[in-house]
Amino acid sequence: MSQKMVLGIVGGHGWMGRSLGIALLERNILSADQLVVSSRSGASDAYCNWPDVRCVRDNRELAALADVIVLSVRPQDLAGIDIGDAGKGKLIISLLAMASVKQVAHQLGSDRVVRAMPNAAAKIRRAWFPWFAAEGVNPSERQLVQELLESCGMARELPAERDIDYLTALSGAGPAWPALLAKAMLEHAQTNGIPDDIALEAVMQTLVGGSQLLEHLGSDPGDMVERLINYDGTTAKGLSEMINGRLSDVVKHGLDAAHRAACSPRK
Ligand SMILES: NC(=O)C1=CN([C@@H]2O[C@H](COP(=O)(O)OP(=O)(O)OC[C@H]3O[C@@H](n4cnc5c(N)ncnc54)[C@H](OP(=O)(O)O)[C@@H]3O)[C@@H](O)[C@H]2O)C=CC1
Ligand SMILES: O=C(O)[C@@H]1CCC=N1
Repeated sequence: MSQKMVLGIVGGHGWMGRSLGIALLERNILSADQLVVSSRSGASDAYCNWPDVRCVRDNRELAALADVIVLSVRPQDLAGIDIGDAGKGKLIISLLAMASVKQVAHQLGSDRVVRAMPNAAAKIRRAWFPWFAAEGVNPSERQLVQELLESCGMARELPAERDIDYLTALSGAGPAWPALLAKAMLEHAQTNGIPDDIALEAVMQTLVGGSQLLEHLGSDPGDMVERLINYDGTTAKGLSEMINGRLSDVVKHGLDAAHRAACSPRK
């Protein structure tokens, strides 16, 4: 990474902003003096290990210091973002759900906009971080975006903006889906008299181990389902009941609702 490049994160103390900022620092992709973060309420202790990180309240000051600006406020706060003339024309990387390239470009005064979609696993650098770049973003800037976002896990450029809207539901919200499954499994184990600590350990190790096995196999998850149905043991009984109960439809309806929400305010 260029020693001269300064990154500004608007909302850099928040959940996603700090996950990205800290990943970039811990991975030595940026040095502390290359990072500026803003929030309305002032500095938090997020960057206390890096005293050279500049924390500001004024986004126009951030924009004047930064070469590249990450926007990491909640969607409802977009309308209040003012980066002034200093930010005009700069490369903007928006992490916002429900805000189109057009809306971000209009609010920030730059048509060099990338939309990227993290997820909560960015905190442990296991996010899957898809992104879409508007036409005005050149190849070297696209490479820079890929390098910055990879600090949080795996990043991938997408061919169409509508894919970001869809993936906001699938992967952006994604850590919530196994959390809901884990909650249901935990409640079931507790109802069956398993002590809380053992139930939690069992659920977590099963979901983590099962996911890692799928990743390791690299095959269609449906193959594993079919294999276990064909095995015709206890798993097959459970799978059949869940399939007949239309678990797949319930999941798809949930993803549809999240997708509609991700698209709804777009202009
Ligand atoms: N959390 C998640 O799992 C995911 C979030 N996203 C997207 O990431 C974005 C950020 O979400 P998240 O990190 O969860 O939100 P948070 O609420 O945790 O963080 C937002 C931050 O923005 C700051 N902020 C708000 N307005 C301003 C302003 N005008 N100037 C400077 N800072 C400001 C807030 O601080 P203060 O109030 O002090 O100003 C806060 O620290 C959202 O748009 C969301 O859609 C995408 C995928 C997953
Ligand atoms: O729930 C949300 O709106 C944010 C965006 C995607 C995931 N979390």
